[in-house]
Amino acid sequence: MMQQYQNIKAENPDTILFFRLGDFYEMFFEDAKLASKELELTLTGRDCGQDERAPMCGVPYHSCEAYIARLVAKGYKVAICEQTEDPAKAKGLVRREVVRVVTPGTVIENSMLDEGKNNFLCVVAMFGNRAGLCFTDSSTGDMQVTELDDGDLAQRICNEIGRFNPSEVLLNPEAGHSKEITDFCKNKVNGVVSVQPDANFDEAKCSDLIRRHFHCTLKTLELEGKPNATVALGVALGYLYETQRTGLERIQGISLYSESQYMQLDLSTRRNLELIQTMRTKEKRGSLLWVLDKTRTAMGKRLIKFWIEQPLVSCARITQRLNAVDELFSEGIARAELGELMQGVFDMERLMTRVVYGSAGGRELKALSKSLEFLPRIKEILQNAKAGMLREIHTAIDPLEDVHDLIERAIVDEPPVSVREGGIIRKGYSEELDDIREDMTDSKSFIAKIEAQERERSGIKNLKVGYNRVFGYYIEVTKSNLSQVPPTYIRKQTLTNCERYITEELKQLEMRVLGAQERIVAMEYQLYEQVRKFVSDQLSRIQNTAQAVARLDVLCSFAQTAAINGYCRPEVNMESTVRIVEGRHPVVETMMKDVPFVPNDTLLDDDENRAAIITGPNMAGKSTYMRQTALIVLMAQIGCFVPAAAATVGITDSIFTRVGASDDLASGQSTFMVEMTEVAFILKNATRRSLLILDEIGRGTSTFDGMSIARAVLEYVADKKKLGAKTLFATHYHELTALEDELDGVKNYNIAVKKRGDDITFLRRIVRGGADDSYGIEVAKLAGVPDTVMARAKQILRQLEGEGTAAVRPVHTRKRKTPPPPEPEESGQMSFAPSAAENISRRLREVDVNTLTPIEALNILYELCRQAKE
Ligand SMILES: Nc1ncnc2c1ncn2[C@@H]1O[C@H](COP(=O)(O)OP(=O)(O)OP(=O)(O)O)[C@@H](O)[C@H]1O
Repeated sequence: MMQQYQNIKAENPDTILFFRLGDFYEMFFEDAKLASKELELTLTGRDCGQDERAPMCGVPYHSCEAYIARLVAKGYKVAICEQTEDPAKAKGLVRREVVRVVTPGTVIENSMLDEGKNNFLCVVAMFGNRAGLCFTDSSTGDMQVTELDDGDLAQRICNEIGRFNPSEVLLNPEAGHSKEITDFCKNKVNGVVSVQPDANFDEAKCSDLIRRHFHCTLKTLELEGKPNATVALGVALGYLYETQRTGLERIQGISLYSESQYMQLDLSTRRNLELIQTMRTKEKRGSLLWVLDKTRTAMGKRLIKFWIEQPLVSCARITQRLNAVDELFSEGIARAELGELMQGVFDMERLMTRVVYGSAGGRELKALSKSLEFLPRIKEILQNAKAGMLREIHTAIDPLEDVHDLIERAIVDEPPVSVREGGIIRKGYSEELDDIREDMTDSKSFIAKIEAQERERSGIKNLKVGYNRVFGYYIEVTKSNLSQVPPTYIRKQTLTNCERYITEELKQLEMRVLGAQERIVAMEYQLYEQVRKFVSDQLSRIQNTAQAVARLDVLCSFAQTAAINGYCRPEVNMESTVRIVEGRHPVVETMMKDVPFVPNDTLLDDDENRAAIITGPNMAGKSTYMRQTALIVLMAQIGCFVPAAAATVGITDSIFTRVGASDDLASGQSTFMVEMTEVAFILKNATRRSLLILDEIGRGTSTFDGMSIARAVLEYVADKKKLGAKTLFATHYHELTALEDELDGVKNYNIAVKKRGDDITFLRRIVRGGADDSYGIEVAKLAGVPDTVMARAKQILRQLEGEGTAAVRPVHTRKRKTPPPPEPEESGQMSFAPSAAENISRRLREVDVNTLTPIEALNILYELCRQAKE
């Protein structure tokens, strides 16, 4: 047996092998040592034909799922090796085979999955300047494929990986050599990452597998001319065949997408806008999803997350969604009923996965059938819908009455967990089964009658018929009555107070009962399998219906949130104006309980109002205002109503944010470096149709460096001849407000405060014009900084203002140690040692400004600053 183990282990080297031995899965050698540590199991030993005993530990087979879940959550792969023949019938060693390898990206068990989240396996096939990506969720049968080419490929691959957030990533060797991709996976992906051999990425092999799996040509799948997407898809399929081994028919089709179908949102923007979870605590509460998610089904929960992360850029598709939301918004009664109906719908997608894989029991079938009960009424409510998307949903929902009927006819109301012990098939479903059952009942009642008959025959008043698993049915006579025992009784067992006997008649009846029992169990299993197979064959009908319910659920959720929170329908068009009247921040307003949220207007266009410079004290609400604008645009483009009195949103192709100091020490970058890398990325990728949220650019370095960068960036983004993107730019560098007079399309705004003595009141109103002051000291006082420190701060401030350096308020004085500070021109920044000055000047002379890209400029600037500081 140990040899058999070694052979199987050799075929599955990078897994922990769960080796079935009777009622246990055992692990040996290194696997045992590792698992005993990870799962806190006792490590024992077993003879293995060598001097030393093999380290061993095990888990009971009936509770293995929890152990596997823990290992998989830690990133291990678990190979499940079963006994694949009946040990009673095996000649010699029982045959064993690996029936499945469970890996983080291929899990289908409910206990290992979060119902509101997809669980993706990602394959990256990168060749030169092109790449194919495939994201597969085996638990729902969802397979999404794309092909990327040219321009910042590694960055875009990372962006897609960030968007899908897979649990497992398979890279081809070339992608594995890209530091950007591997660093990204290491730092930003929660799952496991592995580099697969080049041989797996063979185009011919992959195409062949795809054709065989989907029974169609690449052309039908629209994969022709997309060799990289084909390879990524083929590798994903190959990996699933290797790990799942059965049930692959669950994957019925692919959806081919292109990045350009969606608004571009890079990973840091998703995080900054807190779309799915908050930045600090990583919780759903406090995110946009938390506000918008009123879905009732697990399918809806997964889809709403997906929609929020992928705003659309097609005006027609957005309008379709908005029309549907609008109709559900106005039809409050229908919406409420739909909500209640959908509440009863279980996770049909994942139930179907278990049905197809053959791991669904009677309970899963019943859950499916319960869900189907609500479909006819849902369809009926949608019958007179006017919105195109609701009509499509109406058509797509199949009431599946035949499936529901069959399950209800066949399966009892409360089926047992196991499908192999009987008690699952309802009376009346199969005549043959009912006959055997009747026969068994008859035999049992005969046995019951034997007690009275034998008492009478023998004259033993307290004679009893009993049953145990070892002897079957027996007649029990107490010691005092032994003399009356008839000679035909055969003694079987002697106990302290009694003797147990059998009779010929009893044994015959027993055989009938037990034989019938065995036949019933076998037949029930067979009937159950037929039902399961029938349901499994209806996969595409059920899957389409499940997806339609998911869409309806999300649309109802949007309508419900809009009704509860007082949102309005945005007008979405192809023009380039974003005009928001009395906009609110969807999350901040929901979180605020005691004070009302103060609404504010926004106007951005590609003409007079391209860039808004927003000044105002700390805590005034600058960040809130900028994020609310971004969120309203995003909400409009996912087809949702928005928190405003009115809103017009010209389609925005991307939102970029640069906010706060997000230290990325894990990836070895300083705060300022992260800030500049993000700025560089934005300047390179933004277009005229982008929306930029730039919060305190340049604050991560010294005042003059920071201010210069801030100004240069603002000039670049606002200038129509350069980028000319819609920009909200918050800053404490009040000098920048001068740009309003110098640059076309730049407008100053500030968030008003009222000052009385040393105290300030935040009015939260955005008004035209630059702020007159930063009120940093007043805000510090509000925050509870001790009076002595505050008094000293004011003294220093007066000194600074007296010396004419007030122009650079608020100063980021990290480099200045003693007040009063010297004049900036005389500061350390300018007094370089001659050699450093020479170096910098030489470097500058080498630069050809006309051919510089913004990122190169920033890199040079960064290098020069560093040299100067040194
Ligand atoms: N329009 C509003 N109505 C009511 N409360 C608001 C509004 N805007 C912001 N707030 C409140 O003010 C707090 C501070 O806002 P925010 O973080 O946007 O200020 P800020 O100006 O960006 O500050 P800093 O410059 O220090 O980053 C928010 O947490 C919120 O509670």
